[in-house]
This record gives sequence, structure tokens and C-alpha cells, in this order.
Amino acid sequence: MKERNPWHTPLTIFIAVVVRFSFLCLNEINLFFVLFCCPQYGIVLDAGSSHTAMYIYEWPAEKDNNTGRVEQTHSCKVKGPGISSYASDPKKAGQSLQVCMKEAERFVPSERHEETPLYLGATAGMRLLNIENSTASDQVFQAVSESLQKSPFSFQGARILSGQEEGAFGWVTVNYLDDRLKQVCAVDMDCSGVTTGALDLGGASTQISFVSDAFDGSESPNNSVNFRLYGNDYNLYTHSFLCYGKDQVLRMALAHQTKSGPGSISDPCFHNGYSESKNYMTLYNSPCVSKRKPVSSPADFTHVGKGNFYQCQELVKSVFDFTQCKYTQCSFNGVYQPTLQGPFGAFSAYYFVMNFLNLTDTSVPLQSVKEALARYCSTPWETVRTLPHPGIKLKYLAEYCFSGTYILTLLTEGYNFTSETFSKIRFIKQVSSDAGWTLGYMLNLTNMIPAEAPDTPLLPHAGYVSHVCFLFVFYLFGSLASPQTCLLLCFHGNLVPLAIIFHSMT
Ligand SMILES: Nc1ccn([C@@H]2O[C@H](COP(=O)(O)OP(=O)(O)OP(=O)(O)O)[C@@H](O)[C@H]2O)c(=O)n1
Ligand SMILES: [Ca+2]
Repeated sequence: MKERNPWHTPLTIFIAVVVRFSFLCLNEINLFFVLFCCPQYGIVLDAGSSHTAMYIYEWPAEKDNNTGRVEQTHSCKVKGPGISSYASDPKKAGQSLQVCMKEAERFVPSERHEETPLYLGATAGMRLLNIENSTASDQVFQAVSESLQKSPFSFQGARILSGQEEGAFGWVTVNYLDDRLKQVCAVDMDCSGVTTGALDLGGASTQISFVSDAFDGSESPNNSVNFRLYGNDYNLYTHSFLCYGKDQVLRMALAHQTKSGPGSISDPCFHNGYSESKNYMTLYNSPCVSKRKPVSSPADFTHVGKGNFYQCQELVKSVFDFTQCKYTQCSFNGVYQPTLQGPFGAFSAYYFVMNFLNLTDTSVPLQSVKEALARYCSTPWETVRTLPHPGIKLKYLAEYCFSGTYILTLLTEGYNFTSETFSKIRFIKQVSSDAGWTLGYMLNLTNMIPAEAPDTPLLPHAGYVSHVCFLFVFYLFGSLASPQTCLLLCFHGNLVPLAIIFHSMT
């Protein structure tokens, strides 16, 4: 007869199962904290020429540098104009940020405030102010820095981004959001064809950035940015055209029409029936046009619209210089540009304008896009103005014919997009996070994109969870079958989940 095992009593089985469950619970809690708890945050203020926007990003606390893990959780549009407009009253630039900063305090949990980095990056508006009046630009930075230092976050400084940084970080954002950076490329294989180019149109500058087989940086080193991301090397072509943002080009187009100082102009880029009195001083108050100010002119001029897309296109062309190029090929103004390559993401004003005009579908032939815009431009101002356009400022509304014409001219005449390559452009606002330079900037400053590809985890997250569930069931049955097995598994079993946690933390 089989001898009864003295350990095999209901009490020992019960104790063994409870001990095992406790260990498993502890392990599960530990795992939960590592995987889901306590996200980290980062805040970036995009101090653009036309306005400032604040973005809050969030990512899991675990040390996991995977692409796609950083998410934009909130954004806040600062009321009023860009910080460069406060040159005559810098304190107000600082004050203007307060509402959004208070909002950030609510969106980031208070226990995370102190360790949350806060950055402010200024773009073309401050670049222009710095050219025009560097003292005023310093005072604006002083005021915004003082204001941001008062916030509970870890303020890391306010600075002007170079045009090259603005272009390159926009490219990083677009490719990070598209999950293009982590693609594993075979040794010596060229990964350039698999990235997305970035087209950013602001109020005061515009950027183009892409990877091209035809570009190694030798012909124009100033346009070259080298990255090593996730083990892949990228030689990025990037160029920022200061003064070629939408608002500054509008000034240049108006300057072209007012060079003789007339009392009135008839502008093909504005709708028929549009008529506004504008001030010469205000128009020429920018380094992009100040040198062209007519020697004698009245204080004001009447800006009258005549709504003609084709004439508007000719007018817009006059802001580009196509006459000089010391390289093998150029875009405009003597700037080198290699042959366009790959798909492109076009964001900021590219998106606002084309979305308003209902022209974001690039499968529509370029010729039809131009015809649609021509029809829009010839619509009388009275009709445009009285149609319901919720949330659209009247100033923007009046400018969409000009803006659309500028975008098409910049893309086709400026950057040499053809009807074929135009179809490779995607007009984007968001891909889980807003497209723009801010995400790329923060990823760079927080070292979130490693140069080398991280080791592949033994198991994906879902794998960890199912692994623990499997162990749970396995131990339960093991414990019921024999308490000795249970004790053995209790000892061994704790090592396995601990090893998993250790792996996920390193
Ligand atoms: N619904 C909207 C919103 C904005 N705009 C235009 O878009 C431009 C602003 O684009 P944005 O990317 O916000 O420019 P900034 O970042 O302010 O400027 P920059 O990058 O040059 O510093 C402005 O010219 C504005 O007229 C528009 O046409 N329609
Ligand atoms: Ca911008």
C-alpha cells in the first residue's frame, strides 16, 4: 500500500498556494508599475512668428527607447500673437504664456512637475527680430524665461532654433510618427528611400528636408545634417528659407506692387470686391521688405482685390530669384537642392491652407488642383465672406487665395515638384501627435532616440503578461499536485518573473 506523505495535508497545501499567490501578486504589481505606471512628461513651447503653442508629451517611465512610445497628450494655443510681436512691451510676452502654463499644471500630475523638462524654442519671428533689433530680442527672451522659471516645471531654457534645426527636427518628428526610423536595414543597404521628407510652412520661414541618394553633403555642406538613429545613418538635406513663410511672402508680394508708393493697388491674389486700407509703415516694418520701402508714399494705400489666380501666380513668382545658381541644381535664390526623393509630409500652414481649400487630396491631378484654386480665387469676396466658416478669422479668409497660390508656386516652381511628384505629398496635421519640429526637438534633448538599435526584448509587453498568467496556472496545478513541487516552484518561480522584470528595466 502506498505510504501517505506527511506533508500532504490540506493546511500545507493551503499555505503553499497562499505563499505562491503572494509572490505572484508581488511580481504582478512590480510588473504593472514597470509597464504601466508613472509616465514621464516633457513640455515644449513652439514660439512661432504668428503664435505660440504648448505641447505636452508623455511616455512610459520604463527605460524603453522604442519609436512611437512618446505621445502628445495635450496642446494649448497661446492667446495673442507670437512673442516677437511684443518687442515694444516684452513683459507681455511672458504674461501671454501664463494661461497655457497653468493648463500644463493641471495636465501633468503634480508629483511629476519638478522633474518635467520645459523647453521654449523660437523660430523665424524671433530670428527676424534678432536681425532687426537684438536688444529687443534679448529682452523678449528675458521676459519669457522669467515667466517660465516661475512654473513648477524644470525649465531648460528659451532659445532661437536655427533654420537647419527647425527643418531637421521637423523631419525627425514626421519619421518618428510614421515609425520609419526603426526599420532594420541590412549592412551597407541604403535606407534613404524609406524615409519621409518634411515640408514645413510657417508665417515667416519655410523648411524643406529630405534624404536623397543624390546628396552626400559635398556640394553644399551647409545643407547637410547627419544623424545616426537606431543604428541607421541618415544624411539629410535641409534648407530653411527665412522670409518665405506665408505672412512674409504676402508682404513681399505687396511690396512688389507698392514699390512706386501708389495710393491704391489692384491685387490679383485677393477676391474681387475686397477693399481694405493698409498702412505703408506697418507693411514695410520687417527686414524681409524694409529695404524696398518707397522713398515717397502716402501714409496709407487701398488694397483692392481682383481675384485672378493666373495673374496671382505670376505675381508670386516675382518673389523668387531663379536667375543664379552656382551648383549643379538649385531650388531658388541660388540655394542648392538635390533631386526630390520619396514621399513628403507637408504640415503647418501647408495643411491649414490646403485643408481649408479642400485640396489635400493629392491623387487629384495637379492641373485640376490649380483649376479648383482658380475658381476659388475668382469667387467674389462678398460670397466668400458670407459663407459659414466656423472658427476661421476674417484675416485668414481674405488670404486663402494668395496662400493657396503661394503654396502651389513654392512647391512647383520653387522646389520643382512635378505633377507626378506632387502626388507623393501628404498634407498632414497630426499622426497621433501634431507634425512640427517640437516632438523631434524634445526627443533629441531627452536622448529618447538612441544612435544604436536597442536590443530586441525577449518578449513584447503582451508576452510578459501572458507569461505571468501561464506561470500562475502552472504553479496552481503544481501546488495542488504536490507540495514539494510547490516549494521548489515557489523558489524557482520567483526567479523567473524577477528575471523578466530585471530584463524590462535594463
Ligand atoms: N487656420 C489657419 C491658421 C493659420 N494660418 C496661417 O498659417 C501661418 C502660420 O503657420 P504656423 O505654422 O503656425 O507659423 P508659425 O509657427 O507661427 O511661424 P514660423 O514657423 O515661421 O515661426 C500664418 O501665416 C497664418 O496666416 C492659416 O492660413 N489658417
Ligand atoms: Ca512654425
